[in-house]
Amino acid sequence: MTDALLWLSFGGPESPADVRPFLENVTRGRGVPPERLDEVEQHYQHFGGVSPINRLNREAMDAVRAALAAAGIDLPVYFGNRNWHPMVEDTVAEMAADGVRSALVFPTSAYGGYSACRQYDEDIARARESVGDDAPDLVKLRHFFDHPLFVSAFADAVRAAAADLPEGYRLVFTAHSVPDSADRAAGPPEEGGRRYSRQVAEAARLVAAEVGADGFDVVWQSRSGPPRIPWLEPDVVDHIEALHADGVRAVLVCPVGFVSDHLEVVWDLDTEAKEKAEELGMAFARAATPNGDPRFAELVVELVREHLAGAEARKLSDFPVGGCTLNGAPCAVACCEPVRRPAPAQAGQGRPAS
Ligand SMILES: CC1=C(CCC(=O)O)c2cc3nc(cc4[nH]c(cc5[nH]c(cc1n2)c(C)c5CCC(=O)O)c(CCC(=O)O)c4C)C(CCC(=O)O)=C3C
Ligand SMILES: [Fe+2]
Repeated sequence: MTDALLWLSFGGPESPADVRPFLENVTRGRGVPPERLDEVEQHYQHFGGVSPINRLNREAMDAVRAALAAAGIDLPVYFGNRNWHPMVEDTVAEMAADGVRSALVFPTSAYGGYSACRQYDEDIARARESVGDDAPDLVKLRHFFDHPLFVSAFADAVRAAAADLPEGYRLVFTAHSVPDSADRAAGPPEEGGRRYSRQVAEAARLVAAEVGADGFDVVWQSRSGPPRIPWLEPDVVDHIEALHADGVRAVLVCPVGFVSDHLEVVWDLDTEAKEKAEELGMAFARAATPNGDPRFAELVVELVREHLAGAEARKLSDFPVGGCTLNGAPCAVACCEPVRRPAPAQAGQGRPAS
């Protein structure tokens, strides 16, 4: 019996006064230098202290409610976040009070890895523990980076963005960088198929194949943490410089690592990467994220149906199906063990503005 769907996301500030406490929630115990937090705070304050992420999630949830109703699936949809209100602990308490005994959980990340998957498992476990004996069973839905609806929404977005560019543009996929050590720890040790960086590269390959691109690159963005810790590289802004040096004059950036135009997209890509391209005299376009595409709601309904009907997973890659677990259990034994966090950096070691 499934009584509800829980939409589980990252969360973001909705007023200037929310920004610092939000950032402190995100980075607690993670060794992110205070200089980096000051810099990121400015990105949020640049947009009036409001991240678009909660609004975009609410819009997507409304589309999912309509799509569920159209499919004849009667499930209320609840909204909970890891880092900002509505907090998942409060939402799960509300679900318990409403009599929900068992719910599916849609995490707003398509991928495996610690930050994109296991940390959402931790959120589920923490929320259930805070609610206690009445907490509903929570079944997290699977990774969907290789779902045909996810891939085709991005492929159409790339085609639309290409209309603004001259011939010969370079197609560049981006996703949030993570520490190399976290990426290596993703997935059971005996198989690399749940590794975040490999899944991102596979999603990029599938989108590029669908648009018939000649070539493409996979790069990373929004690096955090102390500079002495290695993270996935190259950074998108450095990569645009390297492309320019190679004679490329137009770039199409596709944020395949994200599902909505939240702050890391509107700041790191639409502001920083775009400014770098303009400074170099390169044409720049950014593909839309799938949040606003009707296929995104359909995708969620399909994942729900897969579960309710025990239907086979529709997927384009031959990577193993991952991410679907009960009550915050990890995907598999030793999958995405949280890596030991480095001690906080010394003052003055913060990385310069990126
Ligand atoms: C893999 C990944 C995703 C994709 C999967 C998913 O979508 O879940 C993602 C999404 C997001 N990341 C976001 C925001 C932030 N991420 C930070 C910091 C970090 N992200 C990391 C990874 C990821 N992050 C990591 C390894 C850190 C270092 C700290 C740590 O080890 O945990 C920080 C701290 C400041 C800084 O940037 O240093 C902020 C503010 C927002 C919301 C934006 C908005 O408000 O609109 C979203 C959707
Ligand atoms: Fe992040």
